[in-house]
Amino acid sequence: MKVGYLGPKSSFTFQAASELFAEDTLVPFASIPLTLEQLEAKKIDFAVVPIENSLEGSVHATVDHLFGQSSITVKEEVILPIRQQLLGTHSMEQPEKILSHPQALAQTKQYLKNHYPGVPLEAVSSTTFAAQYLAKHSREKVLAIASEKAAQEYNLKIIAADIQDNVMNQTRFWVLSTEKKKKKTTNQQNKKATLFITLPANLPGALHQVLAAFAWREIDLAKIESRPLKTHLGEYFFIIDIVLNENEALLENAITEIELLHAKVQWVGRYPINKFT
Ligand SMILES: O=C(O)C(=O)C[C@]1(C(=O)O)C=C[C@@H](O)C=C1
Repeated sequence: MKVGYLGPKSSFTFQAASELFAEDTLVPFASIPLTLEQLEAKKIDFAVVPIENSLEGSVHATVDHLFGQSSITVKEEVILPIRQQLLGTHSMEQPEKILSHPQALAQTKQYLKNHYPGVPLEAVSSTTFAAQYLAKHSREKVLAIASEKAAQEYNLKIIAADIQDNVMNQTRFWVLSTEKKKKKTTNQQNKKATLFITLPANLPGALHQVLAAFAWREIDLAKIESRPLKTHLGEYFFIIDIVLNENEALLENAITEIELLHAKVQWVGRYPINKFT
């Protein structure tokens, strides 16, 4: 079995993947689209990618790749606490730049503004790539923001620990596969489903009618968010997360009702939640 993930080794996505899969099955890829393309081409059995951070919101590369496709579904969700560390090969007064993944730079905005005002921030493909860069260019006056695991892996100093702007910083990751069968899960308590819904054009009250289909059946929504359809300005689809309990038959009826309103429903997955602290 092969499990692709947004690498390199020791990235936060690696840590999420290691919670569910043996380390010798894990294969790193350089970007989210590349990881998902490998899954679509059936070169790997599962893909693990980030989907949402509690400070920065949805990971658009993942959402946008999944929208409109029908071959991939979500099998599991992993929620991890995200603790960002400022790393260096040596301490320095004024670094020339600070490298990290855009999500990590955004999660530490306040800290960077207070401690390193005016230092250029450079976005790279993952937090671990930033750590790896430091290890390979130890003479440069550059710092990186990455995990404690990356610091250990590349033998870097933690110059400042836990610099994320909020102690509750968490990221949701999805385990995806091309396997269509609905997975029977033993964890019946803690399950969600995700739908992408595109409303019929120019129908006043369409969103209200879609939400009403869930509301009167007492189906609990965990999230609703809009993303641009990338057609015209002002056209969107909606990401809807649903808390599942004994309501699964009711959910199927709600989807039928929504489709009768001529809204398009994409079933992204039905999955258990694995939360780590
Ligand atoms: O750069 C990494 O280590 C990743 O796994 C990517 C990623 C992300 O894209 O959200 C994962 C978790 C954190 O929110 C920060 C970065």
